[in-house]
Amino acid sequence: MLDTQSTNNRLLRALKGELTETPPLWLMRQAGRYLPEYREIRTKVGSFLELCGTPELAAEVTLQPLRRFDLDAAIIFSDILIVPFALGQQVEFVKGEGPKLDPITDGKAIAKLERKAAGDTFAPVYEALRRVRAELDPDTALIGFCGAPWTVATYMIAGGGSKDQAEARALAYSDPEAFAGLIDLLVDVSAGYLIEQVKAGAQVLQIFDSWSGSLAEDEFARWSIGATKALVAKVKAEVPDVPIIGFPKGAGPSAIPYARRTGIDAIGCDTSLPLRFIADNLQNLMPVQGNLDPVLLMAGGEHLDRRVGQILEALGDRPFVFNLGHGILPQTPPEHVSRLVSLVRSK
Ligand SMILES: Cc1c2[nH]c(c1CCC(=O)O)Cc1[nH]c(c(CCC(=O)O)c1C)Cc1[nH]c(c(CCC(=O)O)c1C)Cc1[nH]c(c(C)c1CCC(=O)O)C2
Repeated sequence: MLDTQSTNNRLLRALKGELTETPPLWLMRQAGRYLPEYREIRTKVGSFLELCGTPELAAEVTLQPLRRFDLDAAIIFSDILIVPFALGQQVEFVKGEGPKLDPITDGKAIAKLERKAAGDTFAPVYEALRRVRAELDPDTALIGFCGAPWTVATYMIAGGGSKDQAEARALAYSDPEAFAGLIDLLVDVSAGYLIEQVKAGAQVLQIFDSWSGSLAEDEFARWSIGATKALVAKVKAEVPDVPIIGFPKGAGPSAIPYARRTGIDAIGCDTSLPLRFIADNLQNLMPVQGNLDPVLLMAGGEHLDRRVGQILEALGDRPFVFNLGHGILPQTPPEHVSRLVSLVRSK
């Protein structure tokens, strides 16, 4: 494990509550299809999962955005759906259609998931982390991640992306016991996965709860906040000093109890959260991260310049991590990312 205290990394400092001279900057999905050098590597392997499972290539793709842009962190190249894959579920990424899984529709299918350690599937991710850490500038942080149990469960149950996550919400209502069994399993496996990522070199962790926004109030409390709290507690018991960023996309005002109760160190804010709301209700609790519209980064121009200024103005005087409000879009011109970096750096 790395001694995170000794680095001078802006991201680590901001996540510990320090105000940095300029805010740290990284971008969700910063490695990927908007970069021609990624598309080039992508042609060398048959499938996306094969790319994630080949440490040399996964490490290379992780480092690509750092070679182009002055970013404060690398995020390991993998996917949140590696966890269901490790549990023995069939997972495929179909070009142009997104992920396809063999759907889990009832308690019987949940009970069949492999509860034994999923080490073999995760091993290449750990190896990629070690390779990236060895090559990365000491002042650049390395981020590990996983999906939140709720968000991963939505894909497992619907068999892919879904509208309003209705299948998973329905199962949670109709068979809460079986659904809780799936969530508990995901908490356990994801905790082990995050802890091992830290041992392999990750210095910061992010938990992506991309679909927390589809849950009603009580269900949000149980499946988003409750499951994340359990996951964070397990990770903190082993690696207490590693900061954890929670990203409850679409949570709206429920981001406040999420920040208060999950045990996370910083909160990722999606594009829909007003800057005033973030400053008054979240940044008073912990460092915040966000929330430029990825569509605006794709569009570029004066509007981009203006909005970056507004975000820095509203959030830049307290611990803050500049990021998008969701992942970068494949159609984004790389020059717009360069422009964004120079705007944030010249603050
Ligand atoms: C919901 C979710 C997924 N994956 C992820 C989330 C949470 C964040 C979010 O809400 O966007 C997280 C993720 N996925 C990927 C990363 C890599 C690291 C990085 O951020 O650079 C990360 C952090 C690579 C990827 N994951 C995927 C790609 C594209 C695969 C390809 O190259 O063909 C990449 C680069 C595939 C993927 N993976 C997923 C979907 C829905 C898709 C298909 C849609 C798409 O293609 O963007 C599930």
